[in-house]
Amino acid sequence: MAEIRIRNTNELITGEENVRDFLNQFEVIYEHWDTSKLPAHLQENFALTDEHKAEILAIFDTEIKELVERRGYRTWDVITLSEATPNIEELLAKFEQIHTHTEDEIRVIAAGAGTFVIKGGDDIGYFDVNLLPGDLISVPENTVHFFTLTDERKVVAIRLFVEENGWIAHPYEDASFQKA
Ligand SMILES: CSCCC(=O)C(=O)O
Ligand SMILES: [Fe+2]
Ligand code: NI
Repeated sequence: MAEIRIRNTNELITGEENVRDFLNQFEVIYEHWDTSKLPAHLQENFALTDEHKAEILAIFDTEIKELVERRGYRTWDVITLSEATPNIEELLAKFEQIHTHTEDEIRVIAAGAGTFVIKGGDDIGYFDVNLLPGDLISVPENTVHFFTLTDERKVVAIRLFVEENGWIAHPYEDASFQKA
């Protein structure tokens, strides 16, 4: 289950209901998918072929279609980041830049772990949303955020987009932000 760490106060938020209530204030949805549906060869595999990515999307077809119906997503993909990813440093450098998207997007952790750092109001500041397998969050349009890996440096994530052309980030300059 996901956990939240508020950077300014170091407050930790745990427990499904607390996490959901906290995130819902920012119109971030928090849901959970059953990753035990994935066969063993996809649960701890961070060097996925295109066939494996298609297999993951097929396994979660019902969940994806439900989000499409409910929230209007139009494209989706699977991304994996690990030491086996040839351009991991380049990709991670892009994801770790503070940015926004002009559409609502969904991220689901299929394997490994990842952290979305989201900017709340001026009072709350940035908070870390630490995600484990099955955790789903939305990143609402124009929400300031970035993504980073945990010390394990391994993730498989499903992403859903409203726009046809997938991941487009708009850099956000935040002079007051200090990397932890
Ligand atoms: C785990 S998804 C990679 C990061 C990303 O898509 C984002 O920051 O928008
Ligand atoms: Fe993003
Ligand atoms: Ni396979």
